[in-house]
Amino acid sequence: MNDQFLPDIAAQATHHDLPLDWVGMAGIALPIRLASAAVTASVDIGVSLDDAGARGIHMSRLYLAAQRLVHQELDVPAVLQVLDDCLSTHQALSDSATLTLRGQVTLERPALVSPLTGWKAYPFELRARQDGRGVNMELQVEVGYSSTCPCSAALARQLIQQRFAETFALEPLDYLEVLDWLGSTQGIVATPHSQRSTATLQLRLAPDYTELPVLALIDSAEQALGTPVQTAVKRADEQAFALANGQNLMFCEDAARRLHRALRQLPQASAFRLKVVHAESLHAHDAVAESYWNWS
Ligand SMILES: Nc1nc2c(ncn2[C@@H]2O[C@H](COP(=O)(O)OP(=O)(O)OP(=O)(O)O)[C@@H](O)[C@H]2O)c(=O)[nH]1
Repeated sequence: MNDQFLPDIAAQATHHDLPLDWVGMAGIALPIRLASAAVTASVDIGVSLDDAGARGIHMSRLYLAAQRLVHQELDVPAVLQVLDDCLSTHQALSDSATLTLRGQVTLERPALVSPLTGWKAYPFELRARQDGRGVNMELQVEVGYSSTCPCSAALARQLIQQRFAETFALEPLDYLEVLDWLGSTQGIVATPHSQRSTATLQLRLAPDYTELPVLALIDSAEQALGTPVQTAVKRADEQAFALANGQNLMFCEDAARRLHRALRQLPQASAFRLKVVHAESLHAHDAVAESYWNWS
């Protein structure tokens, strides 16, 4: 049937006479590429409805604008084009457009010692907005890591020292006996607690960059943290991880400060906020720290 015979409710006027801040669609499934990897993103796309008397926006035009991204590498020009399409197809109706994509980018990561590699998923979110003041784009990535409590490590070391004093105080030290003792659970009587932890990093993108700095952000965060969670692990990798953790004790405050310094080095960031959550095994609640730079 010809479109002109179909009722077009959105084109009607409304007697409510009230503009709306955001109207659009949430949760559109879209196959895209990010950091050269295939990703199924969940997309929210919308515009403001500034014409107070218009009944509705044109959902199909927004949907078609988002389709531009299918199977394409997600970058700044592609996102700007979608926002432009949203506004140009809603002239006289809308002054602002927003696009949000969420998903997980899956990257191949090497083991610490063995020649194995494995895959690690990093949740991301890209939020973009265009209005009369210009464009604002924010990239958020989550990075998982291990944190070992420095206080717990010190308390464990003290217990080991005490046990050593109790065991060997009265006898001359015998090298082999001490070596054997060190390799036993009677010797190393206590271990510090570690936790799987998450850093959520939110960058406001500086102008003049076309690529989304997904890899740069993840790599600099993992380097700063020192003990990212692993993928494929043989015993040699696990031992290397134990050593790395033992040499990398951190409170959530330490992790937040390290990340703050690392993100300050990224030229693609004009502002950022970060949050670390240490899902403590000592207690049933989390230890959390946040840090902002230039954020408003
Ligand atoms: N505005 C609006 N549209 C909705 C809603 N729920 C479903 N739709 C439907 O979204 C479909 C697409 O809307 P439009 O983009 O205006 O479709 P169209 O009139 O064929 O397309 P154009 O000719 O480009 O305007 C319509 O069939 C609407 O009924 C809603 O809550 N608001």
